[in-house]
Amino acid sequence: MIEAVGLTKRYGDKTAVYNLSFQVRPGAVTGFLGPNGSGKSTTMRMILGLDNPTAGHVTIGGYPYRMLPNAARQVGALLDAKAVHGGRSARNHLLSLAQLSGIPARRVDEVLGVVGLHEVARRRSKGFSLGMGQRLGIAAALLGDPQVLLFDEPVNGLDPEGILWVRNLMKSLAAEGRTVFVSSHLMSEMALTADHLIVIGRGQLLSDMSVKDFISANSADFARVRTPDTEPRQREKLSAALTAAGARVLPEQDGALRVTGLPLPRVSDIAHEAGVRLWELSPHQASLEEAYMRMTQGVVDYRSTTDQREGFHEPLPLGTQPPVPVPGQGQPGWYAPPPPGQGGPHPAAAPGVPQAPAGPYGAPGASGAVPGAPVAPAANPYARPVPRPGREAAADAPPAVAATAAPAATPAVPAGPAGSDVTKPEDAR
Ligand SMILES: Nc1ncnc2c1ncn2[C@@H]1O[C@H](COP(=O)(O)OP(=O)(O)OP(=O)(O)O)[C@@H](O)[C@H]1O
Repeated sequence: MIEAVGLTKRYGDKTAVYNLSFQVRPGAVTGFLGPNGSGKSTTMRMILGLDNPTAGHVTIGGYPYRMLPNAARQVGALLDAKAVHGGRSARNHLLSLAQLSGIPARRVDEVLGVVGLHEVARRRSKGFSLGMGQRLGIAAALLGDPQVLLFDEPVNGLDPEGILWVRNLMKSLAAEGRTVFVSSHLMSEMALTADHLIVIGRGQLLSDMSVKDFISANSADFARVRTPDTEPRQREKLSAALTAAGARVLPEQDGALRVTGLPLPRVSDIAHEAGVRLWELSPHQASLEEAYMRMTQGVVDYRSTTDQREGFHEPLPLGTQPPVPVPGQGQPGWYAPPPPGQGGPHPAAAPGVPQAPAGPYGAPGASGAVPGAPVAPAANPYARPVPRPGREAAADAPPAVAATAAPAATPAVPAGPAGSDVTKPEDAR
């Protein structure tokens, strides 16, 4: 078990983590969520003894990481997949970690197989793709067959098969009774992988509960109702009737209505009484993503603004309102650049190319494409008919992972390789 008590970290006048207390229990996958810059990596570094807390403490199995007997056999971590010596082959990288920790060399080949890198084991890791690097980092974390595993964004850069593999791996590690602590920004993935969530915002604890409880505590169920697209008046009529009955009605992007405050049968009755035909009436349960957005909306530090394409628009005539974007139709009034190989005028002006409806400034309404217009399928130069056996092996392998080989050795293989800068606090790099 990982236990943090009053954990605080300041970098100068920046408080990265403040008074954080939580427990990460064995036998479950615990997701660690929070917006960019909320302190997840800092917390993980403190758990692994790579950063010293300014106040508070954190222990693994009752010990601070640096006091753990046999740390490499007890804790494995992936913090930064790029923290490898690029000139070394994947196998040599893992071998050096294994030697430092007294782990037998045959375990290296085993984990290379588990993560699906055995075919490229002798290639220098500096030529690895992002996903291959992640796999190598996961192999390093598994090397000591540890009871406690920390993964910072493990699916970053992985293809869908790799993501599925990581999901199954996390679950099987937890099912074996291990403590699995994993950070991710992919909410849909976390919803499928994690049992429990710890959510932080601006370095402070926002939530510590099961995924199920988190969703129901941070979301409101609603009904989606859609009237015939061809009859906008019906939509207005229904909206008015529902509002009069006490519902809260909001427009959805696709033209449907989002109705809260009334049960589904009541929505149906009101539509019937108002003489409005329905094309859809469906219950909607909030997703983890929606619940997460709702909980963290007040603690997001980095929020994007709309790209106005300043300087690319024709000037708006005096007194004219800017056009409202229509979902799926691009930015109104925006002159999209021609596709590669087609210089000159806008492609929509080319003979034979169907015209999009004119925008308010005489420009095409969308970026040259007419919604619904068929697009000629292009030949895929990367299509490969035969699946790579290595990948398949990786996908099949996970459940066996940590149950195998228990080398009788010592020290740990935490974040990165010897000499890598990941073993230093960030402010010392
Ligand atoms: N070594 C450092 N020196 C100064 N500030 C730091 C240092 N390390 C982290 N910070 C700051 O602490 C805050 C938390 O950073 P951290 O990397 O822990 O966030 P995070 O939740 O992991 O973010 P992300 O999701 O983007 O990876 C940020 O404001 C960051 O700039």
